[in-house]
Amino acid sequence: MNSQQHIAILGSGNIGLSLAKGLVKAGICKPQQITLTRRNVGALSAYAEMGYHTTDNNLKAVRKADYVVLAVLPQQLNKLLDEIRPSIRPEKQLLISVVSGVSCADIRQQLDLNVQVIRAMPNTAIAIGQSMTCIATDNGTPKNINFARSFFETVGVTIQINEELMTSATALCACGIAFFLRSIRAASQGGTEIGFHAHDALKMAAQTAKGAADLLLQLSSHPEQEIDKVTSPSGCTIAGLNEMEHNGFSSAMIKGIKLSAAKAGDLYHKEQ
Ligand SMILES: NC(=O)C1=CN([C@@H]2O[C@H](COP(=O)(O)OP(=O)(O)OC[C@H]3O[C@@H](n4cnc5c(N)ncnc54)[C@H](O)[C@@H]3O)[C@@H](O)[C@H]2O)C=CC1
Ligand SMILES: O=C(O)[C@@H]1CCC=N1
Repeated sequence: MNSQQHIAILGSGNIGLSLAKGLVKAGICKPQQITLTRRNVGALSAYAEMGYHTTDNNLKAVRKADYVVLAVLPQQLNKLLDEIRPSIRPEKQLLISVVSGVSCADIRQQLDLNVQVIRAMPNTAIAIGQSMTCIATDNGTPKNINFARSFFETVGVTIQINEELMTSATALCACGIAFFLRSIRAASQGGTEIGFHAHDALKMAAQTAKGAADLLLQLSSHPEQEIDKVTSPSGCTIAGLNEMEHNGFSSAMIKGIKLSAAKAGDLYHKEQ
């Protein structure tokens, strides 16, 4: 984004605000280039003090935006699209939707406009520039796709996928941040049971999880390759690891991700 461009984030809740914070933290734009909208605009007062434009008027926010981010819940999207339709300028604006389970075609159909839509599926680590963001589109020009990729690359890692995999991306990457957070919490609860104060146990578990992830990302290694370096013969690691597997450790993660993907695909269409 250049300094003259403006972005409107419609539905500034969990992910909308995480995106806004990540963009400013990465220096992609200033708060003054971002308009945050929310029905309860009072909830955005702290952001107004930081220089963000805040409003409950989506129509006005879209009118001055070069990029429009749709960040409401699936069941809230159609009402929002009906509201902003008069302000959309297909020849000048790019719509970026982070709404789960809604296709580019669904959005154009609801708007009844041939506007360019790029779907992005980030996670809340976007606030600290560590998101795993999946990008997809059915009509984006190479210029807009490159913009979206570079845009989200500033706040984490991006991968472009086929649009039919976006509900899977929701489960693995967006919901996935919660799955890994819960696993870290569970490890810290184990740590407390074996003698550490909760605060220390959480810090130890979180750093251990970060180390495991970085081994894979920095060494392009495979988990089992790294696990084999830890599991000493007749050692305590394999004893614990096998006990976890006897209790469905891997199976629970697999089943949970599959259920999230199925649910992500239903959220919008079930509401229509
Ligand atoms: N939370 C996450 O980690 C991720 C969420 N998503 C998707 O992003 C969307 C938003 O999710 P969250 O941020 O978690 O939900 P949220 O409920 O925290 O945020 C949505 C916000 O939109 C506001 N809103 C609803 N209708 C509005 C309207 N007409 N005008 C202005 N504001 C309006 C709500 O008041 C709320 O503050 C969902 O579609 C979700 O599937 C995608 C990736 C990650
Ligand atoms: O839980 C949800 O439905 C949204 C989509 C991914 C993260 N939050």
